[in-house]
Amino acid sequence: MPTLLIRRADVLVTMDDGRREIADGALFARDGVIEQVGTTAELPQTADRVIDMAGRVVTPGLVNTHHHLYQNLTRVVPAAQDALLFGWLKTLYPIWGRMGPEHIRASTTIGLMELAETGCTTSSDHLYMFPNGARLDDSIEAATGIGLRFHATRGSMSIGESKGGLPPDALVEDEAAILRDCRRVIETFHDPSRFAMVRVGVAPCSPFSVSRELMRDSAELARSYGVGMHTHLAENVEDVAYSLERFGVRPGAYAEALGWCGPDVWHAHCVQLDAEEIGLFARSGTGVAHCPCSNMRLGSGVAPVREMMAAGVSVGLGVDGSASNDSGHMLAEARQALLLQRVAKGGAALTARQALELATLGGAKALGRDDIGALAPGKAADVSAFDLSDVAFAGAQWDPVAALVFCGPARADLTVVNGRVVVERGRCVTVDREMALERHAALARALIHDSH
Ligand SMILES: Nc1nc2[nH]c(O)nc2c(=O)[nH]1
Repeated sequence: MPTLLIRRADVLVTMDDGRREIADGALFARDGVIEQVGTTAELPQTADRVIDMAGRVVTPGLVNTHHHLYQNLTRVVPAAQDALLFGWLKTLYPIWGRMGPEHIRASTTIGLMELAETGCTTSSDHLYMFPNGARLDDSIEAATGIGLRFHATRGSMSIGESKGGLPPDALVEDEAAILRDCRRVIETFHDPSRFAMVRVGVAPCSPFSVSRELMRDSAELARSYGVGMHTHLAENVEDVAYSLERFGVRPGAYAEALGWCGPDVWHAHCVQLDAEEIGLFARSGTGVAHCPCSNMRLGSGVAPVREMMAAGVSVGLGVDGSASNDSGHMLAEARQALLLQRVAKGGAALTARQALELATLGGAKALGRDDIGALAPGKAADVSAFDLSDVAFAGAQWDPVAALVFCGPARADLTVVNGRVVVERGRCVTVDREMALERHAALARALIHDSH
């Protein structure tokens, strides 16, 4: 039962029920679970591993609720730099279609390393195409190697261009095969227990790439196993127009009719939700992954986050795939969430502490977890620390907690997942970092070469 003591933090942000911020803060964990939180003087003075966090702000590990990790092999593709969602997808589908198992493993390793080195301890991933023998297993194995808590969602596309969908026919799968593979990966990998490191969710890609039947059957299957459900919804006006034209209803009604509302569901984006849909999500406990950088990058609009929060919707933050961000940095996402709400709704729309809450506790709730997102007894020892001597924080001693969101965005000095150090002095220490970067670069170069 190894013990861990993190002590002498300038401020320890708990996100506990009282939202305490403890000066000279400390945390004591045993076997990956927090036992005590308080001042350094109040806690045990020794442990198997003692980490001195003087000069740091310590926070709950950041929780990323939406990603497409494979997309980090296709950052800043010139032809997709300036397109809206549908044009962007149509440009990138053929490149993504050339990937295989090795691409999934390499991109998952690099994407999670990037997240870990910026303070994220739990990430969701939405893998929705499986070309050339790729499987969800590839991403889960890579995530296990890095040591981040991982919500792998088994995505799917079944309606290709010839049937009125957006993706090329070559990238869609047979619906019976999709459902069979969903069962297989849930039965193989899903861990429902508290402090689980791997959970599996069911995630048909979007209304314009799967059938109504697959949406409905996926929901039934997910509920029969008690796993989470995830998809893209109401991302931009083209997405809403597709829903109205093809299904005769707005995205919220479409989701509700097919069983896609409830506390076990979190939808990505929701930029174009109207007041009625926000009410539906609040009543049903449906969660939202807000992805401000991607929404700006793809010109999708400003999600009604202020209104969702006021209505009581569970909102978390997601970095989205690195082809539409093109970064994977949760504090950058929190910063953009704050700035974007203020552009739309004025200076009081979102505070730094609210943005930090979306990035921690909000994400945990959206993923249906009450064991992460806060530093309190009985929660997982998922911890991030940011070094206040970084130039990004120079002069920000006025309010180091707000500085995490207003300044920077800073990289993490320390990231601990389940009591295990994953990032130390800013570097991921669980895998061979340089080798992983070299392998990823070689795969990206080959994709570029084959595109010319
Ligand atoms: N931002 C994104 N939106 C999407 N919709 C869809 O069907 N796929 C995507 C995607 O990869 N990113």
